[in-house]
Amino acid sequence: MIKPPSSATPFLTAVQKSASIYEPRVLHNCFFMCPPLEFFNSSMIQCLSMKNKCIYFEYTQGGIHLKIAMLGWGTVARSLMEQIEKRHDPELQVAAILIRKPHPLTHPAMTYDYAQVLADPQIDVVVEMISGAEPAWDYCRQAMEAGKSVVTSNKAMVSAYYRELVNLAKKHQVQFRYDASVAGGIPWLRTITALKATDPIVAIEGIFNGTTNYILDHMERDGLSLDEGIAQAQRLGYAEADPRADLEGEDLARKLMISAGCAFNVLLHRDQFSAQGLQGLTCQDIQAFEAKEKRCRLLSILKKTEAGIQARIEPVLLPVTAPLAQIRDNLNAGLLRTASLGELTLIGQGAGGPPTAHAVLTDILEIKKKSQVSPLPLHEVKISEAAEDVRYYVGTNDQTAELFNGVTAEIRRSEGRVQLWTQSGDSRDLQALIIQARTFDPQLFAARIQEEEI
Ligand SMILES: NC(=O)C1=CN([C@@H]2O[C@H](COP(=O)(O)OP(=O)(O)OC[C@H]3O[C@@H](n4cnc5c(N)ncnc54)[C@H](OP(=O)(O)O)[C@@H]3O)[C@@H](O)[C@H]2O)C=CC1
Ligand SMILES: N[C@@H](CC=O)C(=O)O
Repeated sequence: MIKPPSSATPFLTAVQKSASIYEPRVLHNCFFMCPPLEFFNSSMIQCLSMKNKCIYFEYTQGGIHLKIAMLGWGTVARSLMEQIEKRHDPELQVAAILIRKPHPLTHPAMTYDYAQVLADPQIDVVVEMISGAEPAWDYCRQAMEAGKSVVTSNKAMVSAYYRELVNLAKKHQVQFRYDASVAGGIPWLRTITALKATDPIVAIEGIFNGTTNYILDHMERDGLSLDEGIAQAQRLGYAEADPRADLEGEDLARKLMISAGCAFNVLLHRDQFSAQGLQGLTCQDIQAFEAKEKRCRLLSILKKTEAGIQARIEPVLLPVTAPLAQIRDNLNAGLLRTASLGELTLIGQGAGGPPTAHAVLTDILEIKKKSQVSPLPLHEVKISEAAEDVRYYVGTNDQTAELFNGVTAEIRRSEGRVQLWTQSGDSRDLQALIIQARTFDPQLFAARIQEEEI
């Protein structure tokens, strides 16, 4: 004979508490005879036991507050999955993981079929973590058209389709969140958005590529070559699928365009500013910097001026004591200058699976909390043509060095490499000369010399 529980009140309280969280459907209700969990063959089962009574709950869809689909199964996506699993949050479910062939379907949620993801009305958010602007843009567009919010870490896609993404989100009344697309785990765009609500941003400056910072730091500290540095950054999950994007400054260009949109509400086009990277940098160049008590960092600069926006990306030689010269490994350092707050610097891991997944998860949880984002109007922008007085370091071959004869202040030779330090001159003229010289020597490396500490 089945007996009722000896004390019904606490048991019912526990059931109600559980129900308020999970809205469970009672799957099996029994006294004394408790089937093993494997009996139900599902991970979405919870057993609530009280004295001699057991109830098995199956979490119904109504109880899961957010169902997501992940696109991609690379460094960031796998870290995201680990972080979601560690949370044991029954309200957040990964309902689909889109992968491409020939990867085998190794997780029950994996699929090759994006149409199935789009057609599932239970999926609220598409979390896009694949490489390259295409087909990511198509996937995100279709997701928003199907009424799903989009979270992405893909800066190639955001920078290429920024305005379209913002407009689509507005049109379909869904959320578009992309905090992970700049500065990895640092809450960079989130901070810009919060600050600018009360205090206009006037300048952004700093280190925003973990791969190249890791390479520079380890060329200095361990004497690695550029190629060895790239290989290590790839192994650590910092580099892009095509690491030339990191090395040649394109990844930084994408991040600058996104930061400009977020900070200044402007649509910065790629042909409006120059981006130089680390191509051609050698161990002899690093030794020449050390001899002058300088360290090289790849800096992004974005400033609002009366003459328009100043935007550039280039290697800069900083005094060894400068704060940005202390930034090691894959760290990023983003400096924000606002009208009344002055300067604020955020330093943290700018690349790698765990920090980037952390930023993606934060965006997902914001959507789950139902916090809203205001649509971002993006206006066309005028670029400042103003010149500055600057000096450059140039590492090149003998023949190409001759092009700099009229502007060279100091010249040395090391193992077949000419190392020259220019006189101070008009930035536009020196930059044009460097671009011309690079057509003769693709292995030429140039860096602006920063006289004061930043
Ligand atoms: N790693 C990092 O530190 C950071 C990365 N990001 C960005 O996040 C995104 C993911 O980066 P990460 O995980 O490192 O990159 P990975 O190269 O490790 O992974 C990319 C994933 O995208 C998949 N993919 C690529 N093209 C397609 C396609 N056409 N259809 C379906 N899947 C595709 C790849 O599949 P396959 O294995 O078959 O090639 C792979 O699973 C990128 O956009 C990157 O720029 C942003 C901030 C930091
Ligand atoms: N390849 C990028 C990854 C993060 O954005 C970097 O190294 O910064």
